[in-house]
Amino acid sequence: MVASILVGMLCAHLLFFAAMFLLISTRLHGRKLGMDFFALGNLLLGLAYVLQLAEGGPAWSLMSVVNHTLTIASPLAYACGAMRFFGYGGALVRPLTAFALAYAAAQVLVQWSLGPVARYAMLAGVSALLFLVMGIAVVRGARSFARDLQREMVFFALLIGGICVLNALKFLRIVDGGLEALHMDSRFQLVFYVYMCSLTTVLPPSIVWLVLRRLTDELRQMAACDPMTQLLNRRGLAQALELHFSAPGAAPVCLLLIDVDHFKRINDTHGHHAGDAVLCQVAQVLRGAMRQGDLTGRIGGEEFVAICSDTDAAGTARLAERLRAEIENQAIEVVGCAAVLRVTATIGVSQQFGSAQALDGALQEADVALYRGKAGGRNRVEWSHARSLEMQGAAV
Ligand SMILES: Nc1nc2c(ncn2[C@@H]2O[C@H](COP(=O)(O)OP(=O)(O)OP(=O)(O)O)[C@@H](O)[C@H]2O)c(=O)[nH]1
Repeated sequence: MVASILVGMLCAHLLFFAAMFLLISTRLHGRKLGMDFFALGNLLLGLAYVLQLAEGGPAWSLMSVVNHTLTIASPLAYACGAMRFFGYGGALVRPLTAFALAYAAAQVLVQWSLGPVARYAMLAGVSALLFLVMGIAVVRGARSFARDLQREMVFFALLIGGICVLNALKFLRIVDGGLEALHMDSRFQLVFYVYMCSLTTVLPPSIVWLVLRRLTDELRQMAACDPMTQLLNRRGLAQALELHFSAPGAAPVCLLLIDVDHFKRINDTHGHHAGDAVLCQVAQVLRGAMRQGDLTGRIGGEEFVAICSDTDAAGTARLAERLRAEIENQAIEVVGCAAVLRVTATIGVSQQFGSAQALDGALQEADVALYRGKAGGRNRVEWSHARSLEMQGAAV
């Protein structure tokens, strides 16, 4: 009786959350983050438990074959959901269906050749194996594709580990004691159902949390990035600087303001799309030229920022000159343009500064220097401060 109530609760949990996952997946418009497969996993397992309630106990029937097949297919559906969540875009429905059909056929074979005990032992054994593989994948994922979700992965690994151990124990009990071990009201089965009930209570909000985290991370990323060049925008630069200076003993930084010369002409002569291509190419040059840990951003139409840390005056001078020269040497091909485009840039360099709050001041300094560079003929590097001559000297 207790077992039946627990299994009834399990069914209700699984089917309600299947509906909720499905609803969430339809709201995610195209990118479902695996929620459709999580819904499928819940639905399959929920239906399997409905069939188990209807059957009452171990039996050889079509219903039982379907029950076992659904039970085995559900963890695979969850695994497919996880793969989708982490960005795997390949086909999943066909392999899942093929595995389910193969498992149904295997059941018939095992039942006829080895008998019912072997078929039930196979269910527990294959389940334990599947959960073992999933647990290993989750642990490995915490160190690779899911490095940003390490704590969550450890939590999932523990939950999966529990169900793996219970299925392995169930396998041993069936091998040892036959189908008696599956009596719904036995102490082991009660523990099994209580664990499953806990799992179905804890897992859905955890999955929703993962989706929420992924979406908020993406939003934060979008709010900090320029959509065209994927460089940081002004907000992103400020945040990245705050992070840099929050580290103890963080090195001071120097800011380079890079402005493409006569950019308006490119737009006016070749069209806006050519202008966009030029901006993307300049962004590419910045990305390639800066060291890891330096910051690159686009803060206006044709205005870029590069922030380098841990570099002395001579190093900053060499970097600025290298950027200027690389931009000048780019041959930019644009779809619909017969000729390749060439551009130059003027660069204004700020003084070193040591806090995120000094960003605005550094931008103003670099802007003044940049203005001087434009007035002086463009395609040059100008320093904002009195030591400019000293730094220029270091550059050559
Ligand atoms: N294609 C494209 N053009 C942009 C974008 N944002 C701003 N612009 C254009 O960039 C041009 C900037 O022109 P100006 O500020 O006069 O600068 P400039 O022509 O580079 O002149 P100097 O800086 O003095 O050398 C304007 O025509 C803007 O319309 C963008 O995202 N894409």
